[in-house]
Amino acid sequence: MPTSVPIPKAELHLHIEGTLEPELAFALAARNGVTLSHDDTLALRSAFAFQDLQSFLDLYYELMAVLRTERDFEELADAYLARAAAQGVRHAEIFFDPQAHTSRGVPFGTVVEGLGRALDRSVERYGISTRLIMCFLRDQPVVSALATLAEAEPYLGRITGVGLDSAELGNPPGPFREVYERAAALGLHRVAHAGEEGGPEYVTEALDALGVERVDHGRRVLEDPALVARLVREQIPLTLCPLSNVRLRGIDTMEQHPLRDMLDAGLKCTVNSDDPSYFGGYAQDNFDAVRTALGLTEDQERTLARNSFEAAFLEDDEELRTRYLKAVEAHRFQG
Ligand SMILES: Nc1ncnc2[nH]cnc12
Ligand SMILES: [Zn+2]
Repeated sequence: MPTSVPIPKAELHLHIEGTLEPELAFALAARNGVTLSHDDTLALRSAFAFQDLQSFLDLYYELMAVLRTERDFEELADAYLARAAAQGVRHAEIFFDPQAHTSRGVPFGTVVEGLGRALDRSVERYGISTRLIMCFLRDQPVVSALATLAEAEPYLGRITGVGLDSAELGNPPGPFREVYERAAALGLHRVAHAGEEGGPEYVTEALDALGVERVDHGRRVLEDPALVARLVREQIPLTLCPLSNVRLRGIDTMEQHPLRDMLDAGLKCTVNSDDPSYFGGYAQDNFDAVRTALGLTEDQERTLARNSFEAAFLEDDEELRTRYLKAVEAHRFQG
């Protein structure tokens, strides 16, 4: 928990299922009669030692079995919002993975209505405005993504955008072009995970084939100077997740994180927590980790916070964005 007042920030890369803390997982398992393969929270937490993205995803999908009812999703979102508020998050654009729930018999509506119950009270209760982004699983067939988008249509009032996540290597963005075209026609914003484990070519393909407005991760873009020039020219935001990158062994240590070089290159970087329960920290914990490891200046930290609100899908409430940006400029760093 940070000791000083955290800088106001937007969190733009956060999987709500990745906020499932072991204590809540066991409570929900007991309530829903689900047996987990770990004996207790301590054993579960000790399994949070990952080799790569896939080893994390295996546990992430397994633990979701405890989420069954609207109330479960509501409690999950409430728990995240309370933690995020304590870390200075003022606006959260929250990912969820509908196929990971509908494939095990939990209706799309249960997920969205349950999350929605918590999000509807979020401004009043936590001082956090929210948006919901539904992600397609890129390791599932494109027809499943198309069917999921069709299932979402009655709930589009609650959904701001679409994303693409799950196992990246061998699952490039290109085949999802039609899904994204349909999403765009429905008026949805478009983002995608790209360049998390894969190289810059995944980012280029997400821009070209999917028309994404933000890139989730893009950790390795510095390897491609032409791509960097394009991202800088078009000011396409990157939602980086530093603790995630270390925990999933994309990099060995935080000191090796390219964030500072990316900022120096003029890239519009933001810092986010991805799956905070699994990766050892929420939004401000990620800010603290990069500041300490990379020696970021206060100006750079303020730039990250400013970027997060500029990159947020807040075009329907520019007044709110302006208020958040003023709060960033007014923030005073302490000791
Ligand atoms: N970090 C991540 N990368 C890809 N898919 C995910 N789903 C949840 N977290 C993810
Ligand atoms: Zn992610």
